[in-house]
Amino acid sequence: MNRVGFVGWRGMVGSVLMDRMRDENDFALIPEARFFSTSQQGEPGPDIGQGAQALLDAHDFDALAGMDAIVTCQGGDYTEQVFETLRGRGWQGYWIDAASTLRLREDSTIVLDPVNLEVIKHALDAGKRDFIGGNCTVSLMLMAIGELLRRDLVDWVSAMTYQAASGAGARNMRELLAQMGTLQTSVSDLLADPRSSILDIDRAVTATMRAGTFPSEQFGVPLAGSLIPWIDKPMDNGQSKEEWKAGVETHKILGRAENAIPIDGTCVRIGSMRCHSQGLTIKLKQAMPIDEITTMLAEANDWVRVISNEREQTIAELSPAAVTGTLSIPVGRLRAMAQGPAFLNAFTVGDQLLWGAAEPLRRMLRLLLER
Ligand SMILES: NC(=O)C1=CN([C@@H]2O[C@H](COP(=O)(O)OP(=O)(O)OC[C@H]3O[C@@H](n4cnc5c(N)ncnc54)[C@H](OP(=O)(O)O)[C@@H]3O)[C@@H](O)[C@H]2O)C=CC1
Ligand SMILES: N[C@@H](CC(=O)OP(=O)(O)O)C(=O)O
Repeated sequence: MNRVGFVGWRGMVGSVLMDRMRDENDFALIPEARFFSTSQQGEPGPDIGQGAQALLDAHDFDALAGMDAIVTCQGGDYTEQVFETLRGRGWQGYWIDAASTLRLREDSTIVLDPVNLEVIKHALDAGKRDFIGGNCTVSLMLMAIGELLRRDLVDWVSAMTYQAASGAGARNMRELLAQMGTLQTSVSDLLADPRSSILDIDRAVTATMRAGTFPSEQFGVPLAGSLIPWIDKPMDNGQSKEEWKAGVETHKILGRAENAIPIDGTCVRIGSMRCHSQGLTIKLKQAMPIDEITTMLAEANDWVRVISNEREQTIAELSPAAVTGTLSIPVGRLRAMAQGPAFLNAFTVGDQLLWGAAEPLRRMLRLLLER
């Protein structure tokens, strides 16, 4: 493979991808890297050791068609505008995409190689060329507990999520911080006085949160000091689209028949910056010793880490604060639940911009470059 084009490289997911590619020296394997933009064509692109070149127009089909592979983190609208036309012109290159648009098409493979390398290899051998990153919540769940599903040990999973602001975009992360700052500022005098009443502070915070002036243009409602139990569009059956993705994408990633393992729950936006967390109830086909589960999960891939079910280790290591900006996938709180010995409790945390978005794409490109 000679020429690789990058679209969406300066956005939030794209910047994380670029950083990871620099860290792993991936650009050394790309003879000609080309950078595209929908708004800054002609401006200098990033220097990745080949000298900064002018940015190409991300809607220039001739330029795009000259690529052996295109990696895009530009978003679903761009994919919709470009993909079909490009393929329609006979372009045979590899398309690697962070957006959800193409995920469920028959020709697409959802990439998460620590979990589904065999599915990816099979797709490559079959001549498939569209490799799409999975939904962040789904990918992070599978990095943590996918081995139990892969070994067919599971009847069903309930996933209750705690999803970061970053999943909604960069502007939402800024708004979360603006909301936090506004709340703090509204009671700073009271906080400075150790004799002030906590209920006065709470009343003032609540009034600020409910005021029409509270910054909530992006989320539509307060997130700081609150939560939002709905992510993405509604589906006809009462699920949110984020909840629906858990089932359909998991089965596609694992190469399993749809609905083989019912997976459902409630997806909730909370005030963390870029780590999604999930509380899982896993109904096993039969009870298994926790030691056996621990070993199985810990050996499943190089990034998952089982946190022993003890308070100190759990609060220190199983949190967004501990995980953010790392590739680590801690999973803990492993124990049989009161519902019965086959009901396994688990809690996991992962960075939704790394394993949730950029890293599976980076590794797919690397796989192609080393093929
Ligand atoms: N956010 C997430 O958690 C996840 C996102 N995704 C997918 O990735 C897509 C991109 O998401 P995300 O990275 O959050 O989008 P961003 O909004 O951060 O970036 C998208 C594009 O916006 C343009 N842009 C305009 N102004 C700026 C600016 N000031 N700084 C940087 N870029 C700017 C850039 O394109 P240009 O150079 O052409 O102007 C950039 O590539 C999503 O639409 C989704 O499909 C997938 C998984 C998770
Ligand atoms: N919907 C996810 C982020 C995302 O972009 O998901 P998807 O790639 O499936 O559209 C969230 O809000 O946390």
